[in-house]
Amino acid sequence: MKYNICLVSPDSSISRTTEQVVQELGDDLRCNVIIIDGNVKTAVSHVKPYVEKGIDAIISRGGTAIALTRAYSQMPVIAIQIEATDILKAIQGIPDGTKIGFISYSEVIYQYQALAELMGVHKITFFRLFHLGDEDTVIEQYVRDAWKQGIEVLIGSIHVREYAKKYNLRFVFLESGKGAILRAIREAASTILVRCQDRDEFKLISNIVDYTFTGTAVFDSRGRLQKWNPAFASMFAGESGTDWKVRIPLIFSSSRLQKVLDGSVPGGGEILRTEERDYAVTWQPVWEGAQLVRAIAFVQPVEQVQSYAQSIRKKQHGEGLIAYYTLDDMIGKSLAIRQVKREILKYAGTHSNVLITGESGTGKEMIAQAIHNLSQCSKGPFVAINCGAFTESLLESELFGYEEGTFTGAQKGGKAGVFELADGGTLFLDEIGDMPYILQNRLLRVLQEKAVMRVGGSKVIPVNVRIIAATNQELEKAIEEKKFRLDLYYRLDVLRIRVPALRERDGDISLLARIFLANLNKEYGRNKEFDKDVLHYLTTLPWPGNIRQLNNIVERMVLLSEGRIITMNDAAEALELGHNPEKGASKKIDTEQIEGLLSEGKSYAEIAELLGVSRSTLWRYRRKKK
Ligand SMILES: Nc1ncnc2c1ncn2[C@@H]1O[C@H](COP(=O)(O)OP(=O)(O)OP(=O)(O)O)[C@@H](O)[C@H]1O
Repeated sequence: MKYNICLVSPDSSISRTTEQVVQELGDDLRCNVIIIDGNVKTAVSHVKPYVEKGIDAIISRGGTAIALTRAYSQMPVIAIQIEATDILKAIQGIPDGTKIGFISYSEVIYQYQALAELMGVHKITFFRLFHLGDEDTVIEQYVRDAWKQGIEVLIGSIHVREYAKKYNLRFVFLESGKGAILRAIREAASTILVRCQDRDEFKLISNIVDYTFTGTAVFDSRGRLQKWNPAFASMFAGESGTDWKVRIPLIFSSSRLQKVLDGSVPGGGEILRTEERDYAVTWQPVWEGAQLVRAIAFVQPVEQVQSYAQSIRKKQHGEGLIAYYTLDDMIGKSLAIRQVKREILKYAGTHSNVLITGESGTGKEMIAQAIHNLSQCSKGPFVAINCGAFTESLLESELFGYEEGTFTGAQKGGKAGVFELADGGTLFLDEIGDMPYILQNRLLRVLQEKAVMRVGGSKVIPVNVRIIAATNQELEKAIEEKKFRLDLYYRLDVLRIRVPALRERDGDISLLARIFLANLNKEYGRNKEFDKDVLHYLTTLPWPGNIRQLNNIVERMVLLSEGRIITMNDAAEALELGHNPEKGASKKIDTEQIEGLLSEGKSYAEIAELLGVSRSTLWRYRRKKK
């Protein structure tokens, strides 16, 4: 891209020389040079239309350059310098012994005097310096002085010429040579380039600040708002008509701004409370040398920070913090399950803790997820933990997290517990009845104080978590036996859902079996159907493992049956393989079978799968065994 430079010429000789330079150098100049006439009095108005059209720099000389610099302070104005050769050229034709005077702008005279000194030329003996804005009478006065002192030739600026004529003095115009003009053009081009780079850099930085969602504001050393970005303005802009900037000193009066400015705190973060909302503010003092000159505030609404933190945690913990099930996933048309669904809808609208009771495999976790997904905190995390699946110390660190170095093998940097992970969402405490008594006390405190302290830590971390607890035990009995704290029970049992066992759900067994079959057909690419008798038979069984068990049996039938129709024989075979719900009904968990499978080398997870019981049931068995 070629730059546009306006050269304002106070004399036709400069215009001619410039034309020659432009012609001779052509494209090498890499800029368009527009030559216009103008002297100290006319240049500013002559240049104006070009400035408005958008030129990149102005070149002129002497007083005209000074006038243009003052008028267009935003624009680079380059002065053509007086060069040694220009001076030599001006005085070379003047015979020796002639008395020469020099009247011009101080800048021009100083340049000449410095050069004359260097060159050892002292032909000029009379000097008068004038300044921009001096009346013409001043110039005339100087010419008269020269005439009085017997000066014969005057060198000087263009408007000295008319007075020289008046006093019958010879006048020599100090022309600018090609070298001086070329150097001015080159200087203008490089100034433009640097300015463009500065401008681009400035634009880039402004873009970063303007487009960031973090409100950013600069306060001067006296705490006055100096600059801000649109995000900051939109955070604090009040109702229309009120000037939000007026409110800023009041809003920030409770902040650490003053302390940051007087150096008593080194910046850092704080929560700023306003009538409308809370903001997280991070302060950065700015030093110039030893002086603290301003403070920058980076402001974000607290909810925004929390939601970022949540989404980061979600990413860090993968899919684990998401509730998949919704109310629509809950199959069932029985009166009992319809009642449960009504309760879910009602409770989801509140933030109170919920206690879900029901046998193993009845869908307690599914209900907890459905409540979460219908609740106000559905965008927050859903974190589930099985309180029966850990030893006491492990459960403690899983629940509350721990600080680095708390115990051997502790993760570097410590670890967040499920309370922290569930912040802003729901924490599902499964098998709450199995929580060790000592931890119940700690859990109660967290629920009361809405804050958690990591194991080995001293920092209180506020948490906003809705608790949904579940149990398949009778907590009332556990309270009587002093295994469960009454105060914790009251904290958790604010709203209660009792999930009916599958055998209590009239009509649901065949509905669930058919839907499970359809899903499994899809999963395994089959096209199986139940014999009518099989469906009926399934409805007569007691199903101690409830829906989980029903699903497992149907899956086994799909895999074992050879024909398209699942017959009573297929059903019998599937039920024989340790899934017999009748056996399970009399004895919730078959210890012989477990021991048999363990001796075959099966893992607890595999045994749970094979027997159609939940893993926690097996964990309980394992603990009792120990
Ligand atoms: N109404 C329902 N419709 C369809 N599937 C269901 C329903 N209820 C539960 N399930 C399924 O049954 C299985 C067990 O459900 P869930 O884990 O929620 O039970 P739970 O009561 O929490 O069990 P446990 O007490 O053993 O932890 C899951 O695979 C779930 O998808």
